[in-house]
Amino acid sequence: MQEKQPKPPLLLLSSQLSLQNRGYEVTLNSAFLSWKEVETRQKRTAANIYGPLKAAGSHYVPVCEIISVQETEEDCPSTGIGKWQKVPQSLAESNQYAFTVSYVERTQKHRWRCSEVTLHCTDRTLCLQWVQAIREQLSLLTIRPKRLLVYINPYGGKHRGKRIYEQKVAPIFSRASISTDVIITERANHARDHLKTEADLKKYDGVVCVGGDGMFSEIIHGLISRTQCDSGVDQNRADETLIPCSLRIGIIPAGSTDCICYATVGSNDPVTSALHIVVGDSQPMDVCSIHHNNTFLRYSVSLLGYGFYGDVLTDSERKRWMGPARYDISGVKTFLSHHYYEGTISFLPADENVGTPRDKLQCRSGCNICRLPSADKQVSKDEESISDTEKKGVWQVIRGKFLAINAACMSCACPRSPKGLSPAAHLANGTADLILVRKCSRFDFLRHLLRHTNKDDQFDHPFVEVYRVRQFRFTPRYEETDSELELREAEGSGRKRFFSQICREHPACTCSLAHSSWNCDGEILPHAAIQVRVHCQLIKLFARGIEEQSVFEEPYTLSAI
Ligand SMILES: CCCCCCCCCCCCC/C=C/[C@@H](O)[C@H](COP(=O)(O)O)NC(C)=O
Ligand SMILES: Nc1ncnc2c1ncn2[C@@H]1O[C@H](COP(=O)(O)OP(=O)(O)O)[C@@H](O)[C@H]1O
Ligand SMILES: [Ca+2]
Repeated sequence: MQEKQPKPPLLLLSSQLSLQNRGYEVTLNSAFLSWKEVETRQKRTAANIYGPLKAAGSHYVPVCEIISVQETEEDCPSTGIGKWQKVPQSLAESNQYAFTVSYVERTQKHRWRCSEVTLHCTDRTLCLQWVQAIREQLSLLTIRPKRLLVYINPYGGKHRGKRIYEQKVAPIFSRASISTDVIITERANHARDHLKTEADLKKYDGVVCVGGDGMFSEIIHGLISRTQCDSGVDQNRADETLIPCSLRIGIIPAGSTDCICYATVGSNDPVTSALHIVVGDSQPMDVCSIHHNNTFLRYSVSLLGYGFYGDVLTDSERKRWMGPARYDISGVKTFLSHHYYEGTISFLPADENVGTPRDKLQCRSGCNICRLPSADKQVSKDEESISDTEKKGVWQVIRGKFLAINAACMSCACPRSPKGLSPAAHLANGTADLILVRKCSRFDFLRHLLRHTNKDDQFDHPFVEVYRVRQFRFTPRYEETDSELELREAEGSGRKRFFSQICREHPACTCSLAHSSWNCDGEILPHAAIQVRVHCQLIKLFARGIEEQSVFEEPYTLSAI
């Protein structure tokens, strides 16, 4: 969400202050704080001696990226340290009053840092005037959270959640005057149950989870269920329009994959995430609901994968003690086992106005596709953004033998796969990308998998299909009704029917009737036959989507030459 700012920005305060014993023209308007070095006679002379004249640097910090301002206590005035530049006597002696502004600084790979500038004033009244003026501007940013409920999974990833929070995040929250209630979880589903039934949510402006995708999943289950319960919406009905959650969620990455954080922020760096929370970012996000015969099973925001990713997860759960490396070991093992699964997928394709999975354009901060007028409304977004043709329900049906069936509600970019499972998927367009990988050779499957880690197109294989969908259903062959099977087996030979019969009675068999499980954001689902529906913008994160490269190439710190 954008802050409303008057145009042109209103000049609020302008003074000559000093920074590292040099004079600066410091200006605050309703949009920016800026400081620009004032050229001194000495500098001009020195520059003439030592080389070409370099004009002074200008720095601009948008007010919405200022974290805090405080009066700086200094015992004695700072002294000049410049080698050739003599500090004017008056500046050095009289600038013992100072204030420090902390602000967001962009570094490489979408990372943010907390930077500081300390400006010295000639008298205390001026110093306090500056502190007050900046604080007043910050108080107008009502989108910023003041009270947060924090859940820490001490066992996520490399078991560093608690330390990451205490050392890197809590100091930033405290500097930004954000108060927190912190709960360190004692068991799986502790955070979910607390949010669902106990937490006094009115007290908070947001919920923060410190952990991985599994922990985030707990938080959304708690929040979504609570919101539906409070509004009398029955989650078990697959056709219900769900009520969006009002509290924003912040993710401090401390898990194994951290794909939800990586795909919404562009990095899995705890400090960056903390700063996105402090500035009060807001990124809406689609959520899939998963049902089995009108019974609600789970919600998913990242990967919903049957076959390969389901099997990787099932195997990796036994290796939790290994930490994040478990996915690599189980990945290799599952790849070598090369199981395929037979079943039927039916899906409701989305209109092309929400993009296609083969688009070159990716979902980025301020994405136009996610901002389509129909997706703007606060309620019933999923219903209203569906066009007439989609409403008519032209379902497509695909039968086959698959190595993997994946649904990605967003790109699923993560450090392991920087462009993700579906690079063109959108965070908030009300659709998921359904990726079908048909039975192929081990060599071909390996080529497909490896393309997730480089720039090549992982969908550009004859055995891979990808569709942008609003809903889909899957039925594994062994669960298809007798009439469906009989119809299909009538098409095949009697011999095939005989073996199918045997396999159905021996589910451990590794042929086409073997079972897999769904990997739902890193949790194993108990059912193979599921129906899935995307709910447009059901939740909001303290994030802004991945910023375009140009945004973090120093747009505001202009070192003028
Ligand atoms: C043989 C070479 C294989 C390279 C394959 C690279 C493909 C990587 C695609 C990764 C997509 C990850 C989607 C994220 C899923 C998470 O929700 C889930 C749970 O993450 P968590 O453990 O909670 O952090 N992680 C996994 C691996 O299932
Ligand atoms: N205190 C706890 N003890 C054990 N398990 C927990 C605890 N808190 C959360 N969990 C569970 O741990 C699982 C993994 O958490 P997550 O933070 O996603 O780490 P990872 O990314 O390493 O899988 C989640 O399913 C979550 O429900
Ligand atoms: Ca989406």
